[in-house]
Amino acid sequence: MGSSKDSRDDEEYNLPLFETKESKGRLAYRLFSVSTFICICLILVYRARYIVTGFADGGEFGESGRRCWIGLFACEIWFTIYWLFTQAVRWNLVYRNTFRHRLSLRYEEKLPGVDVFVCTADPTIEPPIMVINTVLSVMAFNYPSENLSVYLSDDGGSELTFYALLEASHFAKFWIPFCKKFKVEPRSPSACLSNPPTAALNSQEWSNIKILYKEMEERIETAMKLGRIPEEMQAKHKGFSEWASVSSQRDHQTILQILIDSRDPHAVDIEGCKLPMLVYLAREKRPQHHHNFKAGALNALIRVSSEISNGQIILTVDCDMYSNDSESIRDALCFFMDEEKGHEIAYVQYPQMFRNITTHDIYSNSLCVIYNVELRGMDGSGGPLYVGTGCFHRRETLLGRKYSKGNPLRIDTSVRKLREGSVEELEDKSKALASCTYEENTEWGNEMGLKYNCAVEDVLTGLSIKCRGWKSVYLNPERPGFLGVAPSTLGEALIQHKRWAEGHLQILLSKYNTFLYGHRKISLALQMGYYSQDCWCLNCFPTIYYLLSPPLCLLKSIPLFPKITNPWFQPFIYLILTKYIYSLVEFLRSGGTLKAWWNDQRMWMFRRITSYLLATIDTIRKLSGFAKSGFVISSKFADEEVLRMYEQDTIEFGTTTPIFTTITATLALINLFSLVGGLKRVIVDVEEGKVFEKPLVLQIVQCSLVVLINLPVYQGLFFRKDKGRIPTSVTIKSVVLALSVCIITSSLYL
Ligand SMILES: O=c1ccn([C@@H]2O[C@H](COP(=O)(O)OP(=O)(O)O[C@H]3O[C@H](CO)[C@@H](O)[C@H](O)[C@H]3O)[C@@H](O)[C@H]2O)c(=O)[nH]1
Ligand SMILES: [Mn+2]
Repeated sequence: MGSSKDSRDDEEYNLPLFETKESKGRLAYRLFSVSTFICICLILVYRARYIVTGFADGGEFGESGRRCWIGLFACEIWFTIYWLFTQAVRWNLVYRNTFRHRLSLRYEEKLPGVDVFVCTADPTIEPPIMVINTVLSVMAFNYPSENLSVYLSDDGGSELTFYALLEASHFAKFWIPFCKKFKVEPRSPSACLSNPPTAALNSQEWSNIKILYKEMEERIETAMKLGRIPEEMQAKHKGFSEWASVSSQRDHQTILQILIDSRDPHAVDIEGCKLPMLVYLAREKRPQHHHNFKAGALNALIRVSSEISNGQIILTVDCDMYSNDSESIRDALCFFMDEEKGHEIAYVQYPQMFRNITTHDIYSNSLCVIYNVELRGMDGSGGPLYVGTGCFHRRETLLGRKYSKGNPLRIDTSVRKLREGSVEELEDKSKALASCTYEENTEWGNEMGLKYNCAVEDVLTGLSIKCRGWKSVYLNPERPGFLGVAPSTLGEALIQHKRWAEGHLQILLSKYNTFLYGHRKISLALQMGYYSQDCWCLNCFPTIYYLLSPPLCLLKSIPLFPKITNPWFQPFIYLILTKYIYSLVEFLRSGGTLKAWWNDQRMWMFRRITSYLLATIDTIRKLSGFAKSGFVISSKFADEEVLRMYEQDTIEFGTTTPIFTTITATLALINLFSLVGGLKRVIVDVEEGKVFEKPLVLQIVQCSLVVLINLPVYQGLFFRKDKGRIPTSVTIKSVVLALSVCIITSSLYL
């Protein structure tokens, strides 16, 4: 038996650490895609022809009709181009799989140092108890503690967060051995302990650790309520004295505290095993220095960690994203340490998944199609985006190193892992690296580290890494690797998208425009893939046009589409049917429900007409120097009423910025009024026996669909009584606006 095991091990020794599979049904998809393209071309031909002749099959459509046709033609040309980008991320999907046992067979004794960066920025909307749950989950990775270091960057510079981390450093002594002994998952205490204990667990130990956790939670909550740290606590750690000289969150010196020094022989858990390094950092902030938000925080961490642990692999997570699978580091290493392909991989990205998604995902937070289809597609053509969280990087590529075939980058575990010197020496030395002035006249934020001046610093950084010749890998295993918190109100969901869309538009308008910057550096398919997100904002105008022109033309009986008996009708109907059927199938296969798909369609419409429109306006204002960039941090905390509504999948309009609801409601009402007006005309026509004279069928169908998808909006406007309804002032404004638009257009040119 022994020998057969040995020979099996020998065989395993030569096998790769990961595999890549192509998706099934690729050919079928490509054929479908080509058929769609043919129909799109036919539609463009139809449009161009009739614009020239001025005749549609209902007769002449007149000068105002021609203008609408030209507008529609322009939109359709744009949608065609955009459609091509969306094909680039569907053409070549790949699936990745890792072989952890091979990794441990070959490298268990030679595992590299891994530094985990957790970012937080505000103790009120990112509660410290949540932050330390994330920290504890990554401290409990199934990975040798002497190779693991955890850094918390606190841009809130908060004593409360520091205190919570100090508590976590004590609790870790119980938590880590508990996790390892019973192999519990997930290793965020709050998530783990809220489940009932499994049979394998010793119930006594379970309740003991639960009591310990609850006590800690209570102490932290008390401090939160007080808004400061009780004196007797303060006496327990020298770190608190730093806050004596902190004047505000925006104005303070660097605070750096090594809470667990893993080199210290006394830094052990209750079983006597080593603990991972744990470091708190609040980088220096001064009002006259721009701090560059999360990118600035990560760059400070890169430098500070290089002084302390210098792990070759860096994992970045947002403070709400706890590790849901303690094997994730090992999975990521299967890529970096693969003998054949590992040397060209710069980062391994996990999907961003959330623990608070409701069954029908009312705000379409899960982005399941992006994560189950589009990123796999990008992986097939060079690598997924870096999305900021749940991503493993090589330190050196993050620092700006170029890929070179002749000088392959291998994980070298012989490099010294932990620096020498006393804690105080280390702290002092590293502090200087996190000062406001350190980056002056350096390449930091540009050629080194995370890039600045972009609202999606992560996406831009990932792009530039790939343009330096590297590949990236997308890993979406059965068990989610990380779980975060998604926005729980409409307003937050739309504002988050506004920030993302703004960032992508910035990329589009900068020298990093993927077609220029990526030319000859990354594949054309990947360039197009980036464009499918970079062009989000540009979709707002054609979408708004498409939501205005057909209904208003319906009101005026101007035909925009062919009638059913016309052969040109066929490409239209083929496209409409297959588009929706395909999108539904894709959504269901990505794990969504039918209702969630319907909600997803609504949210994309909302995003396009509000988030993207305002993002475009703001970007223009910033480019022309009228406004400054900001970073609206998404709240990870909601009050009970809001949570209740969220859990019932009811849209919360009440707290949404009025401009968002006004636009949404006005467009919804215009479609409603036009549908009513249009149907009235049809009825009159039927009575006069001439129903088929005007080919308005498709316009009526489109209007009805828009009305249907907006049902929750009408409800919020007129029927709801709760706090989440649309405020009366917005209702009045949008009714007046919508009515005026309808009345003006139908009285003009008649
Ligand atoms: O000045 C700042 C602002 C934010 N953050 C942190 O950045 C993270 C992301 O912020 P969040 O408000 O949660 O934004 P999201 O839209 O949820 O973040 C997504 O989009 C961002 C880019 O816009 C990426 O950086 C994130 O990783 C990605 O999860 C959080 O941990 C924050 O604490 C800072 O450290 N400093
Ligand atoms: Mn977030």
